[in-house]
Amino acid sequence: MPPPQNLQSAELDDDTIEYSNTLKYLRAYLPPDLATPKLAIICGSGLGGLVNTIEQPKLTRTSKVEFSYSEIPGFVRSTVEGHAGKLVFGLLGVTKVPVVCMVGRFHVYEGHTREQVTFPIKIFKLLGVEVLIVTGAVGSLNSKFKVGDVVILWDHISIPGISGNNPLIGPNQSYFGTRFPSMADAYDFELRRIAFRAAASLNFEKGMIKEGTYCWVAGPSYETRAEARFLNFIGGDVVGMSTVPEVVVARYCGIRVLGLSIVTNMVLTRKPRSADPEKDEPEGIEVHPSHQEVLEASNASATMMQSLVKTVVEMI
Ligand SMILES: O=P(O)(O)O[C@H]1O[C@H](CO)[C@@H](O)[C@H]1O
Ligand SMILES: Nc1nc2[nH]cnc2c(=O)[nH]1
Repeated sequence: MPPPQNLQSAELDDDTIEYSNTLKYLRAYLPPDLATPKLAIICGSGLGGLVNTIEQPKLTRTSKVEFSYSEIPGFVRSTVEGHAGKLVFGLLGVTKVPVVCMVGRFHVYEGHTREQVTFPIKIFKLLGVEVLIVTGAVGSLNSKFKVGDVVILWDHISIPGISGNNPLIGPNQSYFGTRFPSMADAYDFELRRIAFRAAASLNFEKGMIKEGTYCWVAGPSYETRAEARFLNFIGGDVVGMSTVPEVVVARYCGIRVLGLSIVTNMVLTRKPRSADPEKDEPEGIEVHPSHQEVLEASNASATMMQSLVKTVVEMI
């Protein structure tokens, strides 16, 4: 059954009470012009500054547009540095598009279930969201990419997904989507084209905009060199511990997706130096990723990412 286009909370039955509670909670506070956002943005590691581009309307005494995850029914806590943990509604760009922004996301490595990680996407669908822009920090497996590049995602490889941890495992919720959704067009062509046009209109250096395939790994440990070689060999350009579960559930719900990743570090794919004294190999340059390095690199690109997302939204 195709996903209903204008799903209302009234259509949800008893086993979806969790969604109804969340919707009721948010709608009790949201001013009418922000209660049905058309676009959702997820801010990845160090990219929370994206929320600063969102304009907030004048509020009455009883309304609000900013919610801490800890107060929203059904939302879990964000425990990772660089993920503030709040949901913000507002207007974006000169065309004043009503948007909802997740400032910080959930990851399975935090101990959250696949359902908890992707719960906000289903709430977005119920609020009326049609387009999701998902951002994140990634390590590059592709030697042609460099730190600071923006990767417009054109595909993904879900390592947990294909090995039994697809976020859609469980009884199908037919009011959201079909049992066997296609992922052949997970990353919308028109939105990718708009992202290229937006980058050109902002005069970004051409070489810093790349297209690539995101490999989702569960984390939280970073890759061994052999894992990195494997991921590159099977077609991955970048690797990260998020994005894909949200994209899979968004596509399941019929939401169009644009994925933008920022390269924060290069992943070492070279084999380790042999310890065999007879080989006497020279030591190469060692690189050890750290979350600190990831945050520093994404912070350095935050302003550029903000103008890119804002321009994309204005062009949609
Ligand atoms: O994907 P986001 O959440 O932006 O962050 C990336 O950076 C963290 C690792 O440093 C992991 O969470 C990884 O997924
Ligand atoms: N798995 C993984 N996630 C990242 N997020 C940012 N950099 C990296 C990386 O090198 N590996």
